[in-house]
Amino acid sequence: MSICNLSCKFCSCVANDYVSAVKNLACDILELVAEGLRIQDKSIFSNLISDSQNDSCFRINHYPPLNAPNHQQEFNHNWDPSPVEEERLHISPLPIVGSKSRIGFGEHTDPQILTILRSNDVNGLQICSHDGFWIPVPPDPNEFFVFVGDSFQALTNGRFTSVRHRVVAMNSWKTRMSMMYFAAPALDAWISAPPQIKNKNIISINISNIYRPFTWGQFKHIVYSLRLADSRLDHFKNHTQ
Ligand SMILES: O=C(O)CCC(=O)C(=O)O
Ligand SMILES: [Fe+2]
Repeated sequence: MSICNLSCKFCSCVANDYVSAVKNLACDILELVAEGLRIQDKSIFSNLISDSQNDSCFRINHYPPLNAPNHQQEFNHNWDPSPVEEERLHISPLPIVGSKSRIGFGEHTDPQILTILRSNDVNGLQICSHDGFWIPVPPDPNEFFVFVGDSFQALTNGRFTSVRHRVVAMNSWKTRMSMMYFAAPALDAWISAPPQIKNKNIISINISNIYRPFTWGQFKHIVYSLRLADSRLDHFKNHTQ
């Protein structure tokens, strides 16, 4: 049965069930990380997203195929945002990468704590390696892909680093669909690495925090005032080191 034939109520139940399942998954991952970092309160990170005021969100992305002749119009329409839309998303016109592919979602890091992504079997997702190479992520509809977000980089004092990624439309006749759960804290929640991470000097940089404390609301404000590809966390770097 196509999803369009299902009643809206049923769709929203399915979406709510999915979101609550991936939220639990995100909490489990965050608790395992806290344990791994030997933080006594293993809920220290997961509490941020289980808070009733959490600002997490769920998005479904649809990337029309690049080559299907009947879809060329649709592609141009959907993938080339109007100047107004460009302004809103802080993106520049979509660049062409090579002769047979095109950027579908520009490079960026996710600002939240964690992203849980699931896609269909159509490729396009790429992550950026430390040395600046774009590495394709093979799609697998049976797997979850977990991205560390900027907020988690700050919460772990740089132990975990957010991953720069993008979506490139390949020479494909198939539509890529993906769905993301972005786990975020409440707007007034403070994002600051717990003392255990600072004092144990796990990272080689002295005792200090790499980032000054900020609220998720303050970070979100910066995120929306900059361009998609900018390194938004740099605005909160401590300059005292
Ligand atoms: O659609 C995808 O596969 C990734 C999209 C993405 O990175 C995002 O929505 O933040
Ligand atoms: Fe993303």
